[in-house]
Order: sequence, then C-alpha cells, then structure tokens
Amino acid sequence: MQSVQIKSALISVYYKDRLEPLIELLKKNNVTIYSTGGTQAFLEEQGAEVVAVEDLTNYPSIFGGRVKTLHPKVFGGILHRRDNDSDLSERAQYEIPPIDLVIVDLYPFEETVASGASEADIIEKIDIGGISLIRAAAKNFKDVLIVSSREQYDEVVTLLQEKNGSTDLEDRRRFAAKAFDMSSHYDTHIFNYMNGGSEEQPFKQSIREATPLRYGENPHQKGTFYGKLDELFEQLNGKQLSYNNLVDVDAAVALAAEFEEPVVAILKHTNACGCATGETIKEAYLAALSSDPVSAFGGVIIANRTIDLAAAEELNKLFFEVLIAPAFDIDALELLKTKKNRILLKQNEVEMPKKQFKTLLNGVIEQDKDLATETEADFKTVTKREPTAEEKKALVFAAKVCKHTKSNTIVLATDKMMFSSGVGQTSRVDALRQAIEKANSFGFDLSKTVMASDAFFPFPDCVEIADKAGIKAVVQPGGSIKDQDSIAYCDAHNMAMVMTGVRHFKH
Ligand SMILES: NC(=O)c1ncn([C@@H]2O[C@H](COP(=O)(O)O)[C@@H](O)[C@H]2O)c1NC=O
Repeated sequence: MQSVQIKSALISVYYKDRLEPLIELLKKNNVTIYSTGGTQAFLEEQGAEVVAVEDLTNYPSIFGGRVKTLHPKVFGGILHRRDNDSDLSERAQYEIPPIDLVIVDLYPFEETVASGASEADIIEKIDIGGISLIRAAAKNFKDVLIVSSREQYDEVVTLLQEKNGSTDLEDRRRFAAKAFDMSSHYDTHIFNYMNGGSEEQPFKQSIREATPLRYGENPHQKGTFYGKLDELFEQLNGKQLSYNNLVDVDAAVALAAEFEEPVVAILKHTNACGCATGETIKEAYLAALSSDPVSAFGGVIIANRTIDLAAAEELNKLFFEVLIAPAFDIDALELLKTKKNRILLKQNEVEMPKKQFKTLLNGVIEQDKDLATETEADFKTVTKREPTAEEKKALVFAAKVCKHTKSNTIVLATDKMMFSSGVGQTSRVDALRQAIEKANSFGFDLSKTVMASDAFFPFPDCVEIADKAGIKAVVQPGGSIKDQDSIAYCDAHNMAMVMTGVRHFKH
C-alpha cells in the first residue's frame, strides 16, 4: 500500500482556473504550499498561505521566468528517497524540505503554435521547469504524487477526501503514468514543430483523444478511434459508430469534398454505389439512389448541403447506416430521428490532414493523400476526335468518382451522375465488364455515358469492350507502352480519349 500523508505541495500552473476545490482541501489539511510567482498571487487571493519558491531557494526567478523552480532545493525535495539513509542525511545537511505533491499545468505550447504566434513567442512557450517538475515527481512516484493536468483536479480531490489526505502507491503510480503521457505528448508536439515537416526525420504522432467504437471490422474485434472526432462531427442521432462506419465516413468525406455543386454520394465498403449532383439535395439523392438502389441499402450517405424536409422525406424511405451533412433543418432532423439507430452526423468545417498512415507488417506506412483532381484543363486529347463540351464535363465527373473507388476500377457516368462502376477487380477488363453489366441491369443507356479508368489500359481490349457497349468518350492517365493501340482503336471507331498523366490507384 505504502500510504503517504501529503504534508507539502509545490504548485506551479499556467492556467489558474479549476484549482479552487483542491486548494480548499489542502488548506483544510494544513498542507504547506510552495509556489511560483503568478500561481502564488492567485493562491493568496484564495486565502491560502504560500511560501514563495524564491524564499525556499533563496534565489530569484531569473531570465523572465526561464529559471524559477530549477534548483536543488526544489528538485531535492521531490527526488530524495524517503527510505534511503544517505538521501535523508544529505537532505538534512542541505536543509531541503520534502515535497509530497506536485501540481503543474504546463505552458500551452500546442495552443500557441495553433494560434499562429511568432517563433519567438512559441519558443518561450517551451516549458522547461514545469516539464522537469513533472518528470522528477513522476520518477519518484514511490513517495510523491504528481498532478500533471487540470483534467485531474477533480479526481485528486475525490482521492484525498476518500483517503484523508493520503495516497497509496498504486494511486501515485497511476498518476505518474499519466504524467509521462503528458510529458511525451508535449515533447512530440515540440519535436513536430521544430522538425517542420522534414522528410528526413522519423515520424512521430501523439494523440491523446480516444473514442471507443461499437466494435472493430467485425463484432468480435475491439476498435478505438484516436483523434478529435468531436471537432469534425456532431452526432445528432443514432448508435455508437463502428470501425467500418468510420472507414466509410472517411471515404464519403473525401469524395464529397471534390464537388462545389450540390452532391449526394451513397457508399458501401468505401465505394460509391451512387453519386449525383442536382439543383437540390433531394434531386441529387434520387439520382444517386437510382444508380443502384439495391446496394444503397445499409449504406453511408453524404450530402454537401443542408438536409431539408423534402430530402429527408425521400431519405427516410431507405434503411441506411449513416447520413453526413453540414446541416439539418429542424423538421428534417425530427423526421430522420424517428429511427433511433440511424447515425446522423453534422459535419463541421475542419482542415483535414494531408498525410495518411496505416499499420503494415511490423511498422507503419505513410504517404501524402491523393489530393490531385483533374479538370478539363488537365485533359490532353490523344484521339482525332475531341470530346464534346458535354462529354468533357462527364469525363471530369467520372474521373472524380473513379479516383475515390477501389482499384482496379472503371466508372461510367454522365456529367451529373454515376451510372455504374466496376470496383476492386484484379483486371481492368473485369472492372469494365462489371460496370457495363450493372448499368445494363438497371436499364441505363450507355450511349449517354463516358468511361473513366483509374490507371492506363495495357491493351486495347477495354476501349473495344466500351465501344461495343456504346460508350464514346474515355478519360485515363495514359502511360502504357501500348497506349497507341488503344488510341488507334478509338480513332477507327470515332471515340474520343483524353489522358491526364495522373494515376489514381486506391488500395
Ligand atoms: N523555468 C522554471 O523554472 C519553471 N518552473 C515552472 N514553470 C512553469 O511556470 C508556470 C507557472 O508560472 P507562474 O506561477 O509564474 O504563473 C507553469 O506553467 C510551470 O510549468 C517554469 N517555467 C518554464 O520553464
């Protein structure tokens, strides 16, 4: 158990709020309080009796506060081993009073960087004394309790009330672990700032916010999301998100971000089974649904405009897992909330990371996100026939959806909606055949569509199959040594083909 009665405390905090109940308790327990300048002033306002650190060290705070607690009288008081005779005799020799409790709230480094402050201001917010106090007290958890965050004040008050002002070894060890979590997180942010996104340096991440998920990829697997999910979404209704929900939500958010005009996409297993633009969200939704109403069942839906009642009435007819939108009208929300499990996410405007990571083998792989999107200006016509203006718009639309579909993929679309796609196939021909068969099965007229391919055609077979299905315009990256064979086929059959030079594999 190794119970330690707290008789003395050092308090040095940047933000002074939330401290009051803890101070009241320390006062009540007659704890001797040592403190630094600003904190001392605050504590005295609360009616606490405080010994200034300067009086303990017999040394002033110097260099604008860069050195104030960094002194053997402070660190000796924390670090000496209470069961070590030599430490105890040195402590007596140098007249070092013991410190049983350390409370620190570090300089707000992360916040200062996020605020766009100057380099000089940021550097001043690298806490030295505070982080050293945290490390010292956490190292000596056998004898000392370390409180390294404002989030812990309530817990400490409860603990000290329950145990009459003392703590047990397991309490102190738990707080020490939290302290090293705090210090390593703090230093990771300093590293990332100093490193400035250098390609050379090892990658470091420290994410403290964790959201437990309903389950992992399957119900027997546990799952957790690490990150600030609450910043991005407000969950307005529905059950707890699952791992697969989030994977699909991620894909949905990336696809919808490609469009300025009102768009609705319906996703299953990260692929769009419907995607359409329209004058209104209702119109876009109905068109997206018509691509494949069978697959839409249980899907994840995203809209980039407010869900109004007209759209909600249509959406309400479908069983879906998640609906994401930037806003919901009150009457629309009321209607959609009638199904209690339905997950409704209000999406906030948050800048998304430009890198992505994935665990793999015994490590992690990292890459830049695929942020390249081709417009008409990126099209290089390689056939005799130039695509018509309408075909060009359709090629842009098809290419956007294609980029967000698992490879190998072929997307068949007009300028306003995806008709069908072939997804995640091991050959491009299979992807095309799947797309054609699907479009035919839902009665689409393929002579109205264009074709987008995520990677080049190694042979002319794809353009030939497309031509025979009635498709007359194609967008693809190009780059095959046999590009000319596909071009020649198109020229011989009045097809238009553009190349973008940008491949969009998605694994
Ligand atoms: N330099 C030091 O010796 C030192 N000791 C403690 N601090 C920090 O000073 C802050 C509190 O200062 P004040 O009580 O003066 O408002 C805390 O955030 C604490 O982490 C220090 N400041 C920075 O390193």
